[in-house]
Amino acid sequence: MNFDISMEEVNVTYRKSEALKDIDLILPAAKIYGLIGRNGAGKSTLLSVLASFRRPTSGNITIGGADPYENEILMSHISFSYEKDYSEETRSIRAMMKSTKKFRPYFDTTYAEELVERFGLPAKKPMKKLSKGMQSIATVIIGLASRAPITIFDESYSGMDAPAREIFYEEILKDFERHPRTFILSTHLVSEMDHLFEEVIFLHEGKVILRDSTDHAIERGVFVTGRKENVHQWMEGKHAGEEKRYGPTVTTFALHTPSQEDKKHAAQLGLELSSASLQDLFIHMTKEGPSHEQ
Ligand SMILES: Nc1ncnc2c1ncn2[C@@H]1O[C@H](COP(=O)(O)OP(=O)(O)OP(=O)(O)O)[C@@H](O)[C@H]1O
Repeated sequence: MNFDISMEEVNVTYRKSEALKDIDLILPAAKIYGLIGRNGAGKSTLLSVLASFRRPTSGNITIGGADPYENEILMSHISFSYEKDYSEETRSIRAMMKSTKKFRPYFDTTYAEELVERFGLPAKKPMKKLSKGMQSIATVIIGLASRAPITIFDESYSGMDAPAREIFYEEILKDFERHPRTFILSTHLVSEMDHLFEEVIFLHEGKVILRDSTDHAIERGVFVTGRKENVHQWMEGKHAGEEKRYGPTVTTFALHTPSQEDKKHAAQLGLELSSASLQDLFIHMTKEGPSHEQ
């Protein structure tokens, strides 16, 4: 089976609000994708249409060329983990593992038990009696051990503490190596997760404003430091971010990939160019309206 994902002109409208606007995305299988956006950007909406939890208002979604909506075989190959309400859940994680195994063809109980041990999760306690963070851990254990060819995590890990999130990131990378599959992780914890992503998608106000490999994406921005007038001269015609002053020196973010010519010019003006991180790029591209679309 082929698990390449294709979205064509996908729109989702809730009453009057447009949550997704003309989304065109092709996501080849077996990569780790980061879906990055601010609160309300549309991440959960995009993931829920991908996981066939809802139909788009218009547009097409196909997985391996087939419509996933109400497609039982395809659905059993897509795992969607999100922050669930377990306040009524009397089963333990062990009981949940047993029932998940029935509809997840690749569910690996041995791996799930290993994860329970590694995260230190009480395996016999009813889910409703676990702390919020522990409930999040249970959700990600089921998501990881399902080994679904398309595995989606919608910020299901945001309630976990930092050491637990670190284990989760390590497990994603380790298990991806053993069993390559498509992972899509939504987040705004960019700096802590950027090392996981092979490809990134920035979603802003319902639109995709960037889709690139992580390595290429970070080349789209640069910090320039030097004397104010020289920085301003170099920045002419480039999209500038916030300027920070340190005495006579300023540092400005430029949403710009410096060419050889730009680098030469910077050297002539005594300016220092330094790399930006994915988080810098995210902050600068999503600060204002979606005017930097590319
Ligand atoms: N069920 C709903 N009914 C009406 N509007 C909704 C509904 N779900 C989401 N929205 C709206 O759609 C937009 C996108 O919301 P969505 O939850 O997809 O964003 P998000 O990027 O996942 O946000 P967050 O990071 O805060 O969880 C928001 O403006 C939100 O208010």
